[in-house]
Amino acid sequence: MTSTPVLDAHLLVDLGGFRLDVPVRVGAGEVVALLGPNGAGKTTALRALAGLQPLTGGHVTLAGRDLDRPGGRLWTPTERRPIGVVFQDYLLFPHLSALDNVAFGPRRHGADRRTARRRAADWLHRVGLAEHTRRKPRQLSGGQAQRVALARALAVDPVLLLLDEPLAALDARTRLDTRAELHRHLAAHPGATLLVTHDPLDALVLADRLIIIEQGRIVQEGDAASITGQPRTDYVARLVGLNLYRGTAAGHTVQLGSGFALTAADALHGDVFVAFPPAAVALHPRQPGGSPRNTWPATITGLQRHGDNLRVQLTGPIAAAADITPAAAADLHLAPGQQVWAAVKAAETRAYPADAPPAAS
Ligand SMILES: Nc1ncnc2c1ncn2[C@@H]1O[C@H](COP(=O)(O)OP(=O)(O)OP(=O)(O)O)[C@@H](O)[C@H]1O
Repeated sequence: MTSTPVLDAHLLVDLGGFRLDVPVRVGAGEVVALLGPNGAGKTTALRALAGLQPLTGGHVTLAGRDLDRPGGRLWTPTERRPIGVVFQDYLLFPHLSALDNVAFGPRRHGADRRTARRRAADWLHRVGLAEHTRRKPRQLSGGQAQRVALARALAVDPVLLLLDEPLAALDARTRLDTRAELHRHLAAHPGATLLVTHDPLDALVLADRLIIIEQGRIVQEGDAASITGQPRTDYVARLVGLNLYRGTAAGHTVQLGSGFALTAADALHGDVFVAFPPAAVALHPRQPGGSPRNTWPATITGLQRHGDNLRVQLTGPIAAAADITPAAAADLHLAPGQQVWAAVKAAETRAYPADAPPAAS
């Protein structure tokens, strides 16, 4: 991120049973994804930034100007914030043409009718909808409606662009094309962008940096490589498809809470995480001998297709997922309830300290 963030906010929102406490800074031209499971507080964060949910504490400062600071009794209504929002279901006006839907953005920000329509036509051209300016939302495909919503948000030259699950309403095929196209528009946007999503692929493709929240708090923050390389919670580990354990290391041996120990490639001391991918887990009918590695008896609890392979869920001294080929599954006659031996080479594990602060941006 650049040294002076365009968006500098500390979002404190108390909703009774739920409390959001999320500091967020986004630089000019930077795209940050706010990622988290259902109920983590993503929508609440986005609504607070958009001015649809007043803060109970903290502040929202955009380009050096305070928009919300409850301590200073300051609050700026939505229409006076230099912010463009693309809502999950786009919220296009059904009775207005694409052109008038987009012109609504600049109009609301004070542009006269002619200027607003000129800007709208320009933006519809930029998002590839010059031919569809007169169409009503119901005459547009999902992908086209998404582009109209994006054009409406960008047509106000927002200092901050907010996107709420921008691809969630699209089918898989349209999603792929629209994601690539959205990436181009976000890369060209000079302001700050905050994208709210629970889809890790959207976050990884579209964002420069990820902020992961769970239960209203940041659990991990950084670029894709630092997060996928060193997940710090079960949610993040599942997101990036890794088996993750926490334990106490003494050299290469990591003692897990369950009384089971793993041998890791990295020698560390103290509180650590150990992670390995499901593809590193081999399954055997009997305890394998030979090369030094981690082995444990496990029971199969589930089998699912996973790309070209099968993902096998295992319980035992540790819970784990293993990816194996259909041929290996057939050889082993795998079925739920079956006892097997699981094995992971120490060289395929990664250990890293658990007490390090979340990666700095
Ligand atoms: N008006 C409200 N009053 C009280 N609690 C609320 C209110 N709105 C939301 N919540 C609670 O706040 C928490 C966060 O909700 P939020 O919608 O921000 O999560 P989210 O991360 O966007 O989830 P999802 O991915 O399901 O949309 C939830 O537990 C929700 O039930």
